Amino acid sequence: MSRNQRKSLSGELVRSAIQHSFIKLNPRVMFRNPIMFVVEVGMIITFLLCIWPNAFGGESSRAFNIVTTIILFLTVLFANFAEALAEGRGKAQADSLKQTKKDVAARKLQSDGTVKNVPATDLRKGDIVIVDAGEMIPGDGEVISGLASVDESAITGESAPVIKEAGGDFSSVTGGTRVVSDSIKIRITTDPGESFLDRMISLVEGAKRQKTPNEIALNTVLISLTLIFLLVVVTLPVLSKYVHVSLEVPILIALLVCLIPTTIGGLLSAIGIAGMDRVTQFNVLAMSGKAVEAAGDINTIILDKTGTITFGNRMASDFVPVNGVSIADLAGWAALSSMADETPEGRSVLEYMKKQNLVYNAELAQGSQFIEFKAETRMSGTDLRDGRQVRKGAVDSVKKWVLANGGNVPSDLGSKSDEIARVGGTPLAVAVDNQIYGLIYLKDTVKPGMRERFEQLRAMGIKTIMCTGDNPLTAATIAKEAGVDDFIAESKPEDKIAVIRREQAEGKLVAMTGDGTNDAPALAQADVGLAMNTGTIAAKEAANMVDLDSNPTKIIEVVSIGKQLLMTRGALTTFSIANDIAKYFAIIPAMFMVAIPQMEALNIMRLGSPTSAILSALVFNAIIIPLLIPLAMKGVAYKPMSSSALLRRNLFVYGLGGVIVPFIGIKLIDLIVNLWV
Ligand SMILES: Nc1ncnc2c1ncn2[C@@H]1O[C@H](COP(=O)(O)OP(=O)(O)OP(=O)(O)O)[C@@H](O)[C@H]1O
Ligand SMILES: [K+]
Ligand SMILES: [Mg+2]
Repeated sequence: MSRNQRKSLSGELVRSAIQHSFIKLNPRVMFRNPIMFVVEVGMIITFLLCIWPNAFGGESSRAFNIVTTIILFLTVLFANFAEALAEGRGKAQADSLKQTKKDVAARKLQSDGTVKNVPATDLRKGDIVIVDAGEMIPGDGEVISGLASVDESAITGESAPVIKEAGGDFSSVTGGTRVVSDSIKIRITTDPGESFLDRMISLVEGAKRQKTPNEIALNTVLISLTLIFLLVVVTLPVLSKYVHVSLEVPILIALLVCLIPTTIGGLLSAIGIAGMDRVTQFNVLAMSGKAVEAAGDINTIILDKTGTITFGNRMASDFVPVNGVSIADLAGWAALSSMADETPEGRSVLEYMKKQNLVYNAELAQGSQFIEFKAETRMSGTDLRDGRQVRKGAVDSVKKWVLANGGNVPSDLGSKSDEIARVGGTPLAVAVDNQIYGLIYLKDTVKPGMRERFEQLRAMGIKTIMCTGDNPLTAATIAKEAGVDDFIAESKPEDKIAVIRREQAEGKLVAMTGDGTNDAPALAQADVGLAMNTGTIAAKEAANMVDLDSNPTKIIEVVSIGKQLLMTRGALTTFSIANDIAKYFAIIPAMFMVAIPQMEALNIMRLGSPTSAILSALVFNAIIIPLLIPLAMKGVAYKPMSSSALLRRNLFVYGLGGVIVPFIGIKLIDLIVNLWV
């Protein structure tokens, strides 16, 4: 769904949120939020006291009871509204996603080679379907043959079509997206109900939303606080008997509601839902709220170089022969090693040759065996029919291979490859059997603005480590240019896991981005694993977040949103508890002033009357919830800085604010109340 569509729903959203605020009044639903449940029970008691003012033997005023009941009712309603509003955004998005899912037909390939029309909902793992231009892709899968451009806007909101093709990193397709040109054959990879779209719908719908460990911990603290205040308020009448003050039940209920943390209790779940929603609006799907929170606590981010820090369209841009070999000879072998290499690097070698009008003997490759590029070997190539082996790859790997074949290393290889590495390029050595012919210069550029982004992360106290399969010199150059804190060169896929484990062993939380099948274990090991939507299914399943735009640097935004979520929760908790101080000064003197004139010393707020003091505190306690809804939904303003600096700043702003604001607020309400009375 587009961002505009989301906005235009806002009127409808508010209407539906109001409706749900009433539905949530059901005590069985309310019970899930114990703090507001206490308020609801209080409201029921004051309501009964409106009917029978003397039910508890005292002589409470019916008018006071009616007003109190109304205020308590609004308090509960406001809290419900906050939650319903936060939930509504996800529901609206889910509805529009469900539209995407409706009635898709699929053309399934039968075992006898014929094609049969079936509803998409009948497709199972392993089924093969054919999708032509203009048709909707009926389920998640992998392209097994063909190439097509696909419009994924239904899911990503991005209107530019993307190319999907068999083999490699761009083979995964998502059900509900549309083929705009050409035709592809797809192997379905999910059973009904488990597709990406299904998972996305249940996610944004909040159907599977569980409270996160952080949320549960905070809730436990808030509930304990509520119980303590409940105990205090219940024992108060006993104590007050000694000073010959009789406290009416409605006044005790008003006191209790003012003292328990209703502000944060009412906003807590809205803060969590809104945090998830902010991540979704950034086109990132978080599989759980826990993942978003973990992002807020990240200490270390592991990034790969190619495609994350650099543009990643590494292109051959020069041939550098060694040991007096001719360019034509080197180019010929480079081409033979790349003829079947489907990686962008491999293809770029042949493209470069075409541009330079360089030719090679393609016949030599007939009947040869292709050696696929692997991150483990860091080489690719061809075994010719005549027995000769042609390879290209990382310089140190090719060197080792040639030495093992009984060859030796040309004296000018080191200096020439260092020259390429020193400008940030990737040198690939080209060899046949025991002879190295020269180097291919793969050029790549650091994305603009990287340095600033890493500076921001440093300011947040987050360490960045670049993990690359490339050689140490290239890695050092790129690391310096981009401004990452540390780098690991010549790393194999398992090295990424090792780095993550090492950091985790030091008690740190680690985030990483990736897209390949070989990234999957590391994505699963990381506390926050962000997979690219273009990536392989294995990577997406291992990760706990998927970026629909496939922009690996988005991990930085995700971390910011996570931090903002944690901060918002902390800030509003601080604010809520600090509020109590002002309420003490408003209510306690009012309750005892008649019997104990010395209490007058505490009456620093000079409120109109004991009744108006209590009602003003209660009104303030209610309206602060809707007033803080925008803050809870949008999150508190956030500037990158270290956690301890943030904590100090927040304690100052929200702690002090939480003390001062209610003093002013209650005083103002009291003045207004006394104008009427
Ligand atoms: N198609 C290819 N054929 C031969 N060698 C290659 C090919 N592609 C890359 N290499 C070499 O293998 C090395 C490792 O590649 P790998 O994809 O594991 O890491 P990388 O792309 O350099 O770094 P990153 O981990 O940042 O993506 C590369 O640095 C390069 O030297
Ligand atoms: K309160
Ligand atoms: Mg790579």
